[in-house]
Amino acid sequence: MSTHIAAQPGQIAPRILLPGDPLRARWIAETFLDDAECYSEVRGMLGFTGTFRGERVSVQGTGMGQPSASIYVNELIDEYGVQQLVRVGSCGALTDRLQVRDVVLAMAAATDSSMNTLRFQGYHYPATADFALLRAAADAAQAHGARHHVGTVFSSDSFYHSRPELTAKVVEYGVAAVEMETAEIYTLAAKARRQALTVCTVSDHIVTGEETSASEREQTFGDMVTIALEAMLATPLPSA
Ligand SMILES: O=P(O)(O)O[C@H]1O[C@H](CO)[C@@H](O)[C@H]1O
Ligand SMILES: O=c1cc[nH]c(=O)[nH]1
Repeated sequence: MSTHIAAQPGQIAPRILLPGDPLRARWIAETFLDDAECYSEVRGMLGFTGTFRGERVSVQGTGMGQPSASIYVNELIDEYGVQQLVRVGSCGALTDRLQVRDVVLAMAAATDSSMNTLRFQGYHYPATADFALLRAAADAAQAHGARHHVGTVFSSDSFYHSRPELTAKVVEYGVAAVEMETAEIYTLAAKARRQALTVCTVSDHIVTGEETSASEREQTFGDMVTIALEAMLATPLPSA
């Protein structure tokens, strides 16, 4: 096992979904995977492996924010050899081009996080999705007729912003939605030459104030999960 994940070597599949919420991990395993087995309950951050259309797939909760997600992604890459990482999260819409329950495919992630500030010492790193996964997800979203947008998200260290004018500044430059993990996941995957993508569902609208409930956030984001799973299976693994 690694420090924060109780799996034995080989128990985690090369393809993995990464919801922030561990209860969403359980819901995904129970709803979308066949023969799913829980491999870790450390700190309640549940992880499962099963199959989707005959291919092994895992799903691991990452917690909220880049420091927490970073712990899981580091261990999944370094100690379990995962190759394809697809975050399935909720996000807040920052523009009236998006509606609640729309799917957002994150082509890139801006961030206010000190994780990349410290890592790059003042250089501004472009955290970007894997193109093959992104294209496959756009194809899957189109095939399912899901309202979706390909664009840039803002991976913020804050859910409650003390300086909303700074978020308004990134919106001026086209950022469509806010969430809290993607920049770190894309950066770690790029360094390790792995494939990463974020597929988010708009859970609330910062402009209109519309929201979904906590149980909807946990359980009703099925389009996002189907799109993520189909994109993974349609994309050859980097090591293949
Ligand atoms: O729904 P998840 O995947 O947790 O993602 C979003 O929700 C949390 C905040 O409520 C943050 O983790 C944010 O990124
Ligand atoms: O507004 C929101 C919604 C989901 N996740 C966030 O980080 N912000």
